[in-house]
Amino acid sequence: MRMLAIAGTRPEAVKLAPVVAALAREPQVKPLLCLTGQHRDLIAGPLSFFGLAPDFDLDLMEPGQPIGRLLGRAIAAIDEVLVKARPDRVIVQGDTTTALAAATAAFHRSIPVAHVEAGLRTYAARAPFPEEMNRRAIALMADLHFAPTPLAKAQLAAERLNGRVFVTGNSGIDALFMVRDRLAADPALRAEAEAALAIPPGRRLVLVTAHRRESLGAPFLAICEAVAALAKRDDVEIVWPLHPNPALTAAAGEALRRAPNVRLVAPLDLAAFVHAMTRADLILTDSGGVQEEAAALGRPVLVLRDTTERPEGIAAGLATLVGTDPERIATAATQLLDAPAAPRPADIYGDGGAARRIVDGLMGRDVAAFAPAPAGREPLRTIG
Ligand SMILES: CC(=O)N[C@H]1[C@@H](OP(=O)(O)OP(=O)(O)OC[C@H]2O[C@@H](n3ccc(=O)[nH]c3=O)[C@H](O)[C@@H]2O)O[C@H](CO)[C@@H](O)[C@@H]1O
Repeated sequence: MRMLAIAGTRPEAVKLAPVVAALAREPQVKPLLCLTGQHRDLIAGPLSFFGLAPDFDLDLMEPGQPIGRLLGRAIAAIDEVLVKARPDRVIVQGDTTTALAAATAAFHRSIPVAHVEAGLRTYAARAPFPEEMNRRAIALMADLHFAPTPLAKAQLAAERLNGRVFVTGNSGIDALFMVRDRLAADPALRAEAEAALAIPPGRRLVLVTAHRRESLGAPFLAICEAVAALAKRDDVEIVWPLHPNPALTAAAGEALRRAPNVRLVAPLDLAAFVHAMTRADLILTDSGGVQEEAAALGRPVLVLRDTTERPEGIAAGLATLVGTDPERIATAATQLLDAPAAPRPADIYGDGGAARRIVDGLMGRDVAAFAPAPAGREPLRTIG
């Protein structure tokens, strides 16, 4: 059986890697991997970390390319791959333009589509943009829906979709645990990750990521303003790996150039970023994956958005939705920094067994559903 996984961005590579690796252990399956090149520079690291290499590499990114043009070119290019690769099934992950293009191309060739991380919703068509529309459209074309949580399954059930729904946990948590275990077992890798952070002794680490398309412009400047206000504390070191979007780098550079304890850095490789999250006293983010990973590591998170498709972390008290108002962000950050709590890792998004469940579902075997445990298991051993 030929199964073709299609990925374009860093989070898709991270979340599909455990699935492709688990598929490769199935004797009757030939796993194939196609990259569209949507985040070409960011995807190479996670793929090599998991020992994966693409069978097809489409290199579709053009500087400043409007998203609709990327979508059109990706559908056409993926259609050619489908003709060459003759897959029995296509696997897409999440909600990117690549995932929508791949599902659309496969659907129109009548090739069955499996959707990993199905059922996440904000029910706000433009938040996140265009991801909310992408994931809803993919759901209409898929016949296997791998929902990470019971809530995601319930949301899919309400949409009366075709096909079968399985609750698997998020495969991103499988990847996170693999990276965490590798860091724990490899002192040199850990030392390298710590050196990349270079936190002055006695300072607490605040880790920031922000790149959502709907935050570009005024909301992004407001986030910078909040970070500048937080940087007035002399007990924090703020590390902000910036997405390589020239508009973001220029705006953050301008707004934060006078704050000596704010370091705007290039995206960290996955091991360094996981190490940073493990060690962070506070995480500010608008990323989806980082919300999940922070919950699994028990690190406090402020979500820099007005809405989230991951309400489980908010309900468990592990994350707080603060929007992009600078005062609200700075106040919430101050509260968390002034009253530090012990790490509270929670298996709400996954337990590390998602890839196994997804492969069971792909192979037509019974799937033992993921049942999230509430927050509060024993803290993880601190790394480093
Ligand atoms: C809000 C939203 O719609 N987000 C979607 C977006 O991802 P998402 O918002 O998660 O994308 P990001 O670009 O933030 O990537 C997160 C991943 O990159 C890693 N990382 C981050 C910073 C860094 O410097 N180095 C590094 O390795 C993190 O550990 C994490 O694994 O596409 C994903 C894939 O379809 C979906 O699951 C998400 O729903």
